[in-house]
Amino acid sequence: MAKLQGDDLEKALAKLPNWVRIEERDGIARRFKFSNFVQAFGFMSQVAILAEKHNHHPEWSNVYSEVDIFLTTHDEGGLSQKDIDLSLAIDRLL
Ligand SMILES: C[C@H](O)[C@H](O)[C@H]1CNC2=NC(N)=NC(=O)C2=N1
Repeated sequence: MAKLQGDDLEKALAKLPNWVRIEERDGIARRFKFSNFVQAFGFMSQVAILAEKHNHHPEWSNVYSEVDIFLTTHDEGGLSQKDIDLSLAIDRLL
């Protein structure tokens, strides 16, 4: 799946107001805050299932009740529709 650029990229990002563009790594990121570790880990389990379904996998980290997710398409060296689809699906879990 090709890298998203120009207008296509702007339109896609407009649907993801809670994600920030990380220009240096051509990806998007979002921090998710929960009330405790169990909530955070439950969310990560749901994201793991989504990632497998989408065959697209996040770079992420967890510290106690917070989960940081970064998405880019390694195969394309940048943002693709796969990142947009997975981020929208992740947002829908909340
Ligand atoms: C072979 C396999 O389909 C690919 O390596 C997939 C798996 N998950 C992936 N996840 C992400 N984030 N980027 C990729 O390029 C990617 N490639």
